[in-house]
Amino acid sequence: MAEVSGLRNRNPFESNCQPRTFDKGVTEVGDVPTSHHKPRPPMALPEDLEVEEGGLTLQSHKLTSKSGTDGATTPSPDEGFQEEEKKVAAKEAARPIQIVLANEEEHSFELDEAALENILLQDHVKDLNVVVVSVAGAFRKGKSFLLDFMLRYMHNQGESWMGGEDEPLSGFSWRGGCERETTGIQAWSEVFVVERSDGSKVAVLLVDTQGAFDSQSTIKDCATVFALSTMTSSVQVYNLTQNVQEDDLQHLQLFTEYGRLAMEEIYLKPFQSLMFLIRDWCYPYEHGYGLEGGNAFLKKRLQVKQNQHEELQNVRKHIHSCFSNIGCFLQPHPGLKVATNPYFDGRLRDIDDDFKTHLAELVPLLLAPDRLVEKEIGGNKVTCRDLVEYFKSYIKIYQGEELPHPKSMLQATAEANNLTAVAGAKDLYGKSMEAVCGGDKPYIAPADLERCHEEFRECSVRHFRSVKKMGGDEFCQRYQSQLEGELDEVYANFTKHNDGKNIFYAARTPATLFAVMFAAYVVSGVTGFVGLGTLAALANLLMGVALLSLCAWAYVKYSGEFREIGALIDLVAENLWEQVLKPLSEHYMEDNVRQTVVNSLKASLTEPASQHGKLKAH
Ligand SMILES: Nc1nc2c(ncn2[C@@H]2O[C@H](COP(=O)(O)OP(=O)(O)OP(=O)(O)O)[C@@H](O)[C@H]2O)c(=O)[nH]1
Ligand SMILES: [Mg+2]
Repeated sequence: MAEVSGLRNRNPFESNCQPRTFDKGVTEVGDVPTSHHKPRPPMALPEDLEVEEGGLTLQSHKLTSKSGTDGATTPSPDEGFQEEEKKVAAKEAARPIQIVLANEEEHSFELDEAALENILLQDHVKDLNVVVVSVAGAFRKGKSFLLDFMLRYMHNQGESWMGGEDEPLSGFSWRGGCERETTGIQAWSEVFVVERSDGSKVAVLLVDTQGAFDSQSTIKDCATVFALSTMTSSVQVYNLTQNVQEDDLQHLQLFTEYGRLAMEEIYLKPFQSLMFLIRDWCYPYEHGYGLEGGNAFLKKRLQVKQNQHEELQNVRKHIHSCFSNIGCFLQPHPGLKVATNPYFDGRLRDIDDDFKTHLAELVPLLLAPDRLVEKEIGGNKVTCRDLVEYFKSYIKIYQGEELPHPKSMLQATAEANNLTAVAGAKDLYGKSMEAVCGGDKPYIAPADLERCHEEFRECSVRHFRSVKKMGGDEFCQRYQSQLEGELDEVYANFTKHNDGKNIFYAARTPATLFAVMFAAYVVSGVTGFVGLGTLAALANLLMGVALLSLCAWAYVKYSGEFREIGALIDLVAENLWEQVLKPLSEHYMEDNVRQTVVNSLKASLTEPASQHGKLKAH
C-alpha cells in the first residue's frame, strides 16, 4: 500500500493547483462550442478540413500558406494571421473523432489511421510530448459527461471555467437512458497545447472509450478497449460508481493483464497513472469527498494483508505492479435531475452544488498545466507523432490471433473444471494401463492389450462424467470427446511400447536386411553367371548397402547414438517388410495352406476307396 500513500508526495494528482497558462493560440479563443445535449453521432473531420503535410488546412477558406514542418522561416504577419485563422477554424470544427471503430458483428476493432493522423500530425502539435487523458469503465456511468467538463476546462480560463449556469453541456456525445452511447474509442479532434510553468509545451489529447459490460460486447471486446486506452494514455480514469467492488478490481486485473501481454517488452510498471473515480459516493461520513478521502479509502481497499486469501492478494499486487501512480477521487452524486430527468441537458443550474464543488477540484487535478503527466513508454517520452505509430502497432496485436481470448468468469471456470477432470481421467487410464503393460511388464498379446484398453477407456470416461463440472452437458461433451481422442493416442503409444518388447518384432529390421542381402547375393551370382555384369554389379552394390545399414543399425542399437539414422533404417526396413516380404510370405503361406488343404481333401477322397478295397480284400 506504500504506493497509494506514496502518491501523496509524488503524485501530481495531489500537489496544489497551479494557475493555468494555455498556449496563446488556443486560449485566446475561449468560446465553448455551441451547446446542445442531443446525442450527436461521432463524425469524421469535415470534408473541407484536410491534413496536408500534417497541417490542418480549411479548404473553404482557400488557405494556401502552410506552416512548414521545420518552421525554419519566420512567418510574416499575414502568415501568422492565417495560422491563427486556421487554429480558430480547427477549434470551431472540433468534435469527437472515432479513432477506433468497433465491428459489432465480428467483435473486432479497427483503427482509423487517417483520422488519428489528422488529429495528431497537425503541424503545431506533432513534435510535442503528448499527454493522453482517457476515461474508461462500465457503460452508462457518466464518462462522456465528465470529459465534456474537461473540455470546458481546456477551453476556458480562470475561476469560472465551468461556464454559465444555463449553458447546455456539449462535446463528446452523452445522454441519459439505459442503452450504450459511445462505441470504440473517440478522441477530441482538437489537441490542446499547454505551456507549463517551466516554459515547456505539451499537447493534451482527451480520449473517450466504449463503456464495458454492455449487452453487445464480449469480455474480449471490453478488455481490448480498456487495454488499448490504458496502453496509449498517460492518465487512465477508471470510472466507477458508489464503491470499489472486488469484481471491479478483478476486471481491472484482467484488462491490464491483457494490455501487458500485448506490449512487446514488459517494463517494470507498464502503465502510468490510474485514477479511480468513484461517482455517487454515498459515504462521506466515512471517507470525505475528494482526493484525500479517496486515497485513504483506496489505501484500505488495495491493502495486501498477511491473512488474506491468495486470490485477493494477487489482484492487489497485480494492480500495484501495473501502474506507477494510483489515486482515487470520491465524487458526490450530481442530484436527481442529472440522474433521472430525461430533459436534463447538462446545464449547471440542474446539478447539485456538492457535485460542482468537487468537479472543480477534480478536473484541475488531472489537467492543470503542472499536473499534466506526459505519456511515456519504456521510460521514453512520447510525441504525438510517436503515438500514432504506437496506436498502429498495438491495434495490430489485438487484431491478430496470438493473444489468448479473455473469457467470462463462468466460461474460464468451466474450462478449468473440465480440463482438470480430463487430466484426472487420463491419469486413471494411464495408471491402469501401466499396471498391465508398463515398462517393467512383459510382452502382452495385442488382442489382450486391446481388451484392457477398451475396459480402462470406459472406466476413465465414466470417471470423467462422474466429476462435478460447470458449463452444462454440451460444453462437457466437448471435453469428453477430447478425452476419448487423447486416450486413443495414449493407447497407440502403449501399443508401440508393447510391440517393442516382442523379440521377433525387434528382429524385424535385421531379418529384412539379411533377406535383402541374401536376395542381392543370389541375383548377383545368377546375373554374373549368365554374363549380365552391370546387373551383377548393381546387386553387389545393394548387398553392400544392406550390409552397411545392418552394421549402422547394430551400432545405433548398441550405443544409443545417431538415433535418427537408426529410425530411418527401421522405417525403410519396415516398409520393405510391409510392402514386399510380408505379402510374399503370406502368398507363400497361402499357397502352402492351399496345397495342404488340397492334399488333405485328396487324401480324404482316396481314403474311403482304399478302405473300401481293403474291406473287399478282407
Ligand atoms: N448518477 C450519476 N449520473 C451521472 C453522473 N454523471 C453523469 N450522469 C448521467 O449518466 C448518464 C450517462 O452519461 P454518459 O456520459 O453518456 O455515460 P457514459 O458512461 O459515457 O455511457 P456510454 O457511452 O454508454 O458508456 C447521463 O444521463 C448523465 O446525466 C454521475 O456522476 N452520477
Ligand atoms: Mg460515453
